[in-house]
Amino acid sequence: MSEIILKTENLGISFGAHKAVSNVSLEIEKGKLTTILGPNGAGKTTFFNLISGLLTPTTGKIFFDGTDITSLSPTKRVAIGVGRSFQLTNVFPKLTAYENVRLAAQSHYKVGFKLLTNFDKFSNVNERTEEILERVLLLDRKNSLASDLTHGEQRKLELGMALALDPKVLLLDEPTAGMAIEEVPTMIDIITKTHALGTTIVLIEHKMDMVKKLSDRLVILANGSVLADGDPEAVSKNPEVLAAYLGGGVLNEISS
Ligand SMILES: Nc1ncnc2c1ncn2[C@@H]1O[C@H](COP(=O)(O)OP(=O)(O)OP(=O)(O)O)[C@@H](O)[C@H]1O
Repeated sequence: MSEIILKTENLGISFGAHKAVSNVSLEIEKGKLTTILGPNGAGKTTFFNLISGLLTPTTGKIFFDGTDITSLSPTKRVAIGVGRSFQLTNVFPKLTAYENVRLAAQSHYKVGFKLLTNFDKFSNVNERTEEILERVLLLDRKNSLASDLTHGEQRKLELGMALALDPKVLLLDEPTAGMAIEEVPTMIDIITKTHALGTTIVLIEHKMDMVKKLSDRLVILANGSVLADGDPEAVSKNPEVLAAYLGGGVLNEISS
């Protein structure tokens, strides 16, 4: 049994009478890529919001590396290694690609405004920024304003900003959503390389071919609860899972 880096215990949240996430108990193994799939409104993004601390659970607990982080602020969660990229792009449009990543790297190295007294750290930050831009295939676009990047490049930049914080667990919410089809393979490549470098990844994704190619494990959420969990190939053929998708009109997508 491998080491568990992230664990939820009976995690749940209600919005009024609606249980968006209900009693989710999951153990995420270190170094693995786990994909969460589910129909629209299943609670996937809400689950990520609970893990990253943007929402406070109504029930249950969250453990990171064995420590209860349920009451920790989102900023502290990032500092201990819970990284996140969002479904919608979250970059600073008036800064260059380089400046966006450098800001994230600066906060990781805790370089504040006293750059001159932190000269060694400052050169580390610059090196780290270049290295991250290379990893997300944006080195040749480093001087472009984020607002001038394509949507796909902005998603890569956002991933770069999350990587600059050196996360131990990276939560990726539909990283290829809205991307031009020809940009998808490069994003898959970046995720594959990040995983190969040892980062634990939890991915929300709808593209079934991508899910099967990348994932060590597939978890299906439906109506806020775990419906199936296990080997991606087996889970995608599970009759209960196929039935859950009948109403969502994506049966062909999941069984292909
Ligand atoms: N802040 C909120 N207040 C009220 N209801 C919410 C809130 N956030 C989410 N919900 C509801 O909780 C349910 C789960 O939403 P969530 O966005 O987590 O689903 P999802 O699985 O990520 O869906 P999608 O694939 O469409 O992104 C939905 O019914 C949604 O309307």
